[in-house]
Amino acid sequence: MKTTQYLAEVVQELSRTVDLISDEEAEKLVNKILESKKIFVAGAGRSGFMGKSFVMRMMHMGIDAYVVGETVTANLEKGDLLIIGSGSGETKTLVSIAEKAKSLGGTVAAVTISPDSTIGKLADIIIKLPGSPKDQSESEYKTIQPMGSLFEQTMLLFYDALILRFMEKKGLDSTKMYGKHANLE
Ligand SMILES: O=C([C@H](O)CO)[C@H](O)[C@H](O)COP(=O)(O)O
Repeated sequence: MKTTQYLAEVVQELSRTVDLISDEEAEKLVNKILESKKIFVAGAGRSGFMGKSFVMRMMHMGIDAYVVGETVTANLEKGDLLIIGSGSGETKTLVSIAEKAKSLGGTVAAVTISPDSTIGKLADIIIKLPGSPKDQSESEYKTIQPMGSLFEQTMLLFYDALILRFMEKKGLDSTKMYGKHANLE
């Protein structure tokens, strides 16, 4: 197959995910983000890259948002929100971070394929995304892509869709947000 044919298949896989995501749960997450003082986003590997993109856009909207593990990340306090993106819901470092956030009085949201995972069970808000976990075990979802790629792509697009929903709620547009874009680059 040609590369562009693979690309077309990837786009089709992504478009099939949309109807499998709960808008009700997404709205819960949007509202929680709007009412929380500080937002923290955690993820490992590629899931972590998607989280970083999301934090960047939240910053452009004026939200006090941090990537967990960065040198300049603030402290989580009671009432703050931690969003964990993990396909498996079992990544060890993220389980510890979720437990710590709960012990500090934070709210935990999990964006995951597996609501029954350890992180899913710790979470107060669960966004279930379709896809195969990275070991492609027990997957009810068929994908031509390796490991967790479909989940990770879906998560990036889901995060971008959340941003559009905030923009609508807060009356923001791209020009206003661009005013907060890094200019030392
Ligand atoms: O980097 C990853 C990998 O390439 C899978 O496709 C994962 O995102 C990373 O290992 C974290 O795993 P999950 O917590 O299960 O998302």
